[in-house]
Amino acid sequence: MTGALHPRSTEISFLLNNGTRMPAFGLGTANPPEKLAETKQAVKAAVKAGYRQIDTAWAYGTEPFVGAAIKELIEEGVIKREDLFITSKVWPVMWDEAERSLQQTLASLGVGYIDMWLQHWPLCYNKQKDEHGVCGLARNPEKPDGEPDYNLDADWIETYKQMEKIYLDPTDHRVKAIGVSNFPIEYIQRLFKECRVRPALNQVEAHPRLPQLEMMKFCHENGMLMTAYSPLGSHGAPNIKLPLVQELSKKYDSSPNDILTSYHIRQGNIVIPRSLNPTRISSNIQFVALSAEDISRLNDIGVQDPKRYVDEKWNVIVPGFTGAGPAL
Ligand SMILES: NC(=O)C1=CN([C@@H]2O[C@H](COP(=O)(O)OP(=O)(O)OC[C@H]3O[C@@H](n4cnc5c(N)ncnc54)[C@H](OP(=O)(O)O)[C@@H]3O)[C@@H](O)[C@H]2O)C=CC1
Ligand SMILES: O=C1O[C@H](CO)[C@@H](O)[C@@H]1O
Repeated sequence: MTGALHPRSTEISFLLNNGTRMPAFGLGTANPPEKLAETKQAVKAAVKAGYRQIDTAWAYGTEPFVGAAIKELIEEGVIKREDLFITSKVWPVMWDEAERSLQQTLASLGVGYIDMWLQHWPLCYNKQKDEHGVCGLARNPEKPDGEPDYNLDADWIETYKQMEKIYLDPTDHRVKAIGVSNFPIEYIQRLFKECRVRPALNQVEAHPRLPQLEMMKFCHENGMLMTAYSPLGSHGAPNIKLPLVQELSKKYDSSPNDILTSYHIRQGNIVIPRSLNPTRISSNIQFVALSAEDISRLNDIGVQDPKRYVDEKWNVIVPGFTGAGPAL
């Protein structure tokens, strides 16, 4: 069976726990620092190809370029603001300033609201000035000895509480849904006990080398979605070289990229591949109806031989991360 019999990945959406819908497939924008400005053409190519979800973050430095693309797309009559689903995130240096983070995000994007707002990581950093950082602050502050400059007196739950206060304010329409990212299960369980709003989703690294089966089950059993980041294995897209992915792309007459994104959608997860290449952006949107057996074979890769690609020295404070060094 080929994907041609099915809707495109860009046409599929899932229901959130607040009753709204989220496109299952979106464009990631955590682009390399030297290529931030290229984000604008990537977003324009994506939206023209049918993408309706854009994933960005306060910390990426890409929000102004996402915003510039949206402005032109609206001016050109390609879309209206309400046709798009925009996700942004609060970075741990802004752990106690969710309101300021939101204001900066909305100003950079040039929009009046975002559709999904995530707590990027469950950790708190101290603020250090850095003119080359994000909005004048070091993104990953370090102490003189080179260790991460965490604020160990702070509680990461403060960020979520500030976010839910904004979300719950009936006079405030700037955030349509809230959620989390890089949260272990036990941290989400703490949110269930101590907060009023159940996160709409948890955005985590997921792909055949890291299938996140336990997290997926937990999210789906608790009325949450899971978003898969780094579906291709991040920089250099190592997952496209996995022999089974190559085999399945031939079997389904598709591309390895489409196998790796359909793998998530088929399991009920959101997926947000990144590319700056307009040809890849517009061609890799075919949904492949992978069989249950092939999904299971893909999951087995990571069950047997797990690999986390986004595992940096500063995230070791979060259970499950090893701080193994920079992402590939
Ligand atoms: N919440 C969080 O903490 C995190 C969230 N994310 C989000 O998830 C998104 C996706 O994850 P990300 O880590 O960026 O990586 P992906 O797994 O999406 O891989 C992106 C890389 O794959 C390359 N690529 C794509 N297709 C091919 C191909 N056919 N052949 C060779 N290279 C290819 C791209 O290069 P090219 O541009 O040349 O196509 C790019 O360098 C991010 O952009 C971000 O929005 C990511 C990490 C952490
Ligand atoms: O969202 C994110 O992207 C980078 C890696 O690409 C990571 O540091 C952060 O969580």
